[in-house]
Amino acid sequence: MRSAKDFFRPLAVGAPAPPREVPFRPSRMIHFFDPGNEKMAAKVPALAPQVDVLLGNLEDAVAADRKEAARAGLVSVARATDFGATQLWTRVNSLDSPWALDDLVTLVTEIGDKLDVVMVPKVEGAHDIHYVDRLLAQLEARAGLRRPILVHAILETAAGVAAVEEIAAASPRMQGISLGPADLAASRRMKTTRVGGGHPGYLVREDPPPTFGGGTPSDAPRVTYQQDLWHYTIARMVDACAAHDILPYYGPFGDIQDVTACEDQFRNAFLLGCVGAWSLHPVQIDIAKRVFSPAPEDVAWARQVIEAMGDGTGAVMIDGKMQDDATFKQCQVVVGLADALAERDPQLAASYAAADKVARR
Ligand SMILES: CC(=O)SCCNC(=O)CCNC(=O)[C@H](O)C(C)(C)COP(=O)(O)OP(=O)(O)OC[C@H]1O[C@@H](n2cnc3c(N)ncnc32)[C@H](O)[C@@H]1OP(=O)(O)O
Ligand SMILES: CC(=O)C(=O)O
Ligand SMILES: [Mg+2]
Repeated sequence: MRSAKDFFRPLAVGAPAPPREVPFRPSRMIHFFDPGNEKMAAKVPALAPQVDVLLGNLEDAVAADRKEAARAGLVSVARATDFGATQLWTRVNSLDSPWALDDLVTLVTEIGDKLDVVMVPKVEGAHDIHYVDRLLAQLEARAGLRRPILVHAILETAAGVAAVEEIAAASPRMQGISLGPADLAASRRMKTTRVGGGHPGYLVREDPPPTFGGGTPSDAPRVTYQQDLWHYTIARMVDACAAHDILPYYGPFGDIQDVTACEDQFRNAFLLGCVGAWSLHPVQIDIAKRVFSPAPEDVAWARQVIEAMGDGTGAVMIDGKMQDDATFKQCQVVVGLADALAERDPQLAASYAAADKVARR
């Protein structure tokens, strides 16, 4: 085991020093595209200013006979596009596949200076991150890169969920973790065939009406409430990420046409602590933007609490609600996120300013 002192030393001679902090860059949506699909790749320059992250996907959803074309397509798109402040990520093939090694070698060598984050699928434990960590350091050194490429893990195996804390802590390169509900469902032998979201069979039912004195049970209909299949895993992932100062994300929502359920799933994840989700289709971009940007009235309220709390200690009442050191910290989370997003998104900045003005009247 490496000593704690070695944690921030480069893993190869000549590689850039690992980051000491994960930079918080807005990443409300990680927009997936298939770089081997010419029609989709042609949309990248126009999409770049509309999204926080563009991700060239090489893994699942790219057919086996299109893997090389996707890899080559990503190299040309990355070279030809000015991404501005938008991040460029890739999802490489899984580490046990015939393509992962060439994905990493080619991408770091050819476009390592443009790549911000490598997403690693089907991570089962810290050992997978250690392998990628060392290989990236070797490739960065050889390519003469000055900035370390960060690593993002997908939580999509039962073993990965069991080891989520050690995965989050595995390397200073760890940027974040996304939930992968489709592979995770298969790995756990869950019986849903959906990509994320709820399931009508996963529910609780209200009690039957009481039969005082042992009368015949009523067959009146009883209300049912659909439950969230992903609550436990998202909450575990958020805790692991927060404990290690990296960022948690909801992953994909596969029912592209059901924009309402997509928004609900994204919002549940946002409220539980996630900073973003994947967009698989252009229609999901604005949903993620809306959901993962704190609402203007919530930001205005949070600013009011922070102002009223002064140095952040003690207790005050605002509109009948008690505020103290803990609510001060909750409000700092909301305002900190809003300020970071407003820097990137002038329209959002204007709506925050307008709501603040109204709240101060
Ligand atoms: C479980 C997991 O691993 S999830 C991650 C892996 N999956 C993915 O990455 C899927 C990415 N998305 C896609 O491949 C596609 O959106 C699909 C297959 C789901 C649907 O594609 P289509 O049937 O073409 O959708 P649709 O007809 O609505 O597309 C409308 C337009 O948007 C374009 N488009 C669709 N998805 C995207 C995208 N992700 N990025 C950019 N453009 C897109 C289409 O090319 C089409 O363009 P056009 O109007 O110029 O013809
Ligand atoms: C996100 C992903 O890869 C999955 O759900 O399997
Ligand atoms: Mg998967």
